[in-house]
Amino acid sequence: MNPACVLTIAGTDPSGGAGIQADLKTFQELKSYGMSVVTSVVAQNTTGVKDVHHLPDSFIREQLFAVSEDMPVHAVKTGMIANKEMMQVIKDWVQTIDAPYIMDPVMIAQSGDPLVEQEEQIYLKRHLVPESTLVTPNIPETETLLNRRIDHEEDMKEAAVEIVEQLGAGAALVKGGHLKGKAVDFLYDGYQLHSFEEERIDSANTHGTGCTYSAAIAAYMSQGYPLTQAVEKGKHFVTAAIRHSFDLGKGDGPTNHFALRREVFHS
Ligand SMILES: Nc1ncnc2c1ncn2[C@@H]1O[C@H](COP(=O)(O)OP(=O)(O)OP(=O)(O)O)[C@@H](O)[C@H]1O
Ligand SMILES: Cc1ncc(COP(=O)(O)O)c(N)n1
Repeated sequence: MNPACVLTIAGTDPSGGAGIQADLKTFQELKSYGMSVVTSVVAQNTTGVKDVHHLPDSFIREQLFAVSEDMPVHAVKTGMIANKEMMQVIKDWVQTIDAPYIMDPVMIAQSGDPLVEQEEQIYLKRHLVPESTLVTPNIPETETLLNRRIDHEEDMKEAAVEIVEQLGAGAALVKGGHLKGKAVDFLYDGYQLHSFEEERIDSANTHGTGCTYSAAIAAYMSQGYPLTQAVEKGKHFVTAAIRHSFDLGKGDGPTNHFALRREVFHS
């Protein structure tokens, strides 16, 4: 039997913790067939971003059609999309695809380095967010999307509803990794608010958690899980990946994509 096929469109992380590398590891671990289209090649590691090389938008288009004219695409996720030209190409392509589209609106790396310039972030909000089945902003990204501060859980809930009702996303998952206390995320699916809560793990090794979470949701959706269940299972996956994260690198280390395997083996 053929596997479910899932595509990531994102930038690279040669140190393996975030971006396309994190996405592909997640897809593999969750037993979907992973495919990837590179938007930007990023010289980065756990300490930060050193340099970036953006691919021409015409070449991103070529990669996208090389995949979709030959392979099934059962779900797609996007990560770092650095400029308007790329956003336009991706928007046009997404409209040709009949599959869930999970958008991680990557703006700033955890190290604080910008991955998408401010003017381009507005374009993303106007043109790509309305194409998404699900958008997964963290707190600073939610603040940028809505142009106001998000300080506590009530703000997160309101924000999730607003991202759907005012910005036109199919659903919104506002992630609380950047707040204090429990690690709570809120999903608004257009009808209902759902919360996903886990204990906060005392770890600085959270490089790539957002990438890993959205990739896990995309993998589960490629396999036909409904949105809420895909988010629930994705949260379980990312929490285990943080709990068993690796002390690798001189900065904030990467998460552990084998973690669920390990929990299963050791429980
Ligand atoms: N220390 C932690 N313990 C448990 N869960 C966490 C912790 N930090 C983040 N999370 C969870 O990890 C997921 C990713 O959330 P976060 O808000 O950190 O996204 P992000 O900022 O996009 O990630 P990234 O670190 O890749 O930028 C969420 O489910 C969040 O609740
Ligand atoms: C190519 C790419 N995409 C996304 C992130 C965000 O991940 P993080 O916020 O954990 O650094 C990143 N660092 N690099």
